[in-house]
Amino acid sequence: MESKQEEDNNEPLEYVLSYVDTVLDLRLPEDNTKLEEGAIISLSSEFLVAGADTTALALQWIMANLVKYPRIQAKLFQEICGEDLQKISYLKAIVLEGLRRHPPSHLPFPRSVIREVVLNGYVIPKNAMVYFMRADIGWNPEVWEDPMEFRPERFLAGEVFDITGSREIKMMPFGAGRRMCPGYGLAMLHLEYFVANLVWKVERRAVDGDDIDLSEKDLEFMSVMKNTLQALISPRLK
Ligand code: HEM
Repeated sequence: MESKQEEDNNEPLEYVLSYVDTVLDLRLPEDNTKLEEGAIISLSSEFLVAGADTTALALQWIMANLVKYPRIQAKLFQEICGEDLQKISYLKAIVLEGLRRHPPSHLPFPRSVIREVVLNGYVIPKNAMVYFMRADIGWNPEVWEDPMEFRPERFLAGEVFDITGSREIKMMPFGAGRRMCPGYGLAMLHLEYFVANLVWKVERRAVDGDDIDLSEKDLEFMSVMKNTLQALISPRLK
């Protein structure tokens, strides 16, 4: 587990600081010692687990909605043709709507209260455990019109949506605050890249008679489709 800066033939490589390198260099603030191997392995595997299934599931839910709603898929295809990916606002809207409607990591993680507070008339005592219902926050009918509908257009009106919730929390697929997902920028980039390329290269249609079931499997750690997406694919001709 040592950082590798030169190839075997001693040709210098362009140095890229990897996550593992940062963990190897980390010093504990209490006594300035390095992390033990077990802690390094745990942090590294957490990084892989947290980043792989989440993004793959988000992609699957988004593609399922694009197959279910061919109008949205066609509109996205029109926008992708000849446009710079960074500029396509409908693509970003589709990814955000996918994360709002189907947040892959839907189970709440506990937080402990560091001082007594009163919230909506309820006393929350110090050291109590509180859970934020991450998915339900994005489905609040007082905030979102017809929240269970997949409607990317809702993200097109108004300002650029702040997914970090630093000003106002309307949904929190990546959590919020100081323990918010550190990979959210990478995840958004991956999702936009994959959704755009999958729609650009291939058209997907529902198998005859299948209206695409968007229900979830019960009691899963992540939000998993009850019936895996199946679609007919045809390459788009140039
Ligand atoms: C669509 C994709 C993703 C979703 C929906 C997602 C969601 C989340 C959520 C909800 C949390 C918990 C935040 C909290 O405790 O409040 C989290 C934590 C975390 N995520 Fe992600 N994540 C995604 C992708 C990624 C990627 C790509 C990486 C890394 C490459 C990553 C690394 C992590 C790590 C290391 C944590 C733990 C942070 C901590 O405990 O301080 N995630 N993620």
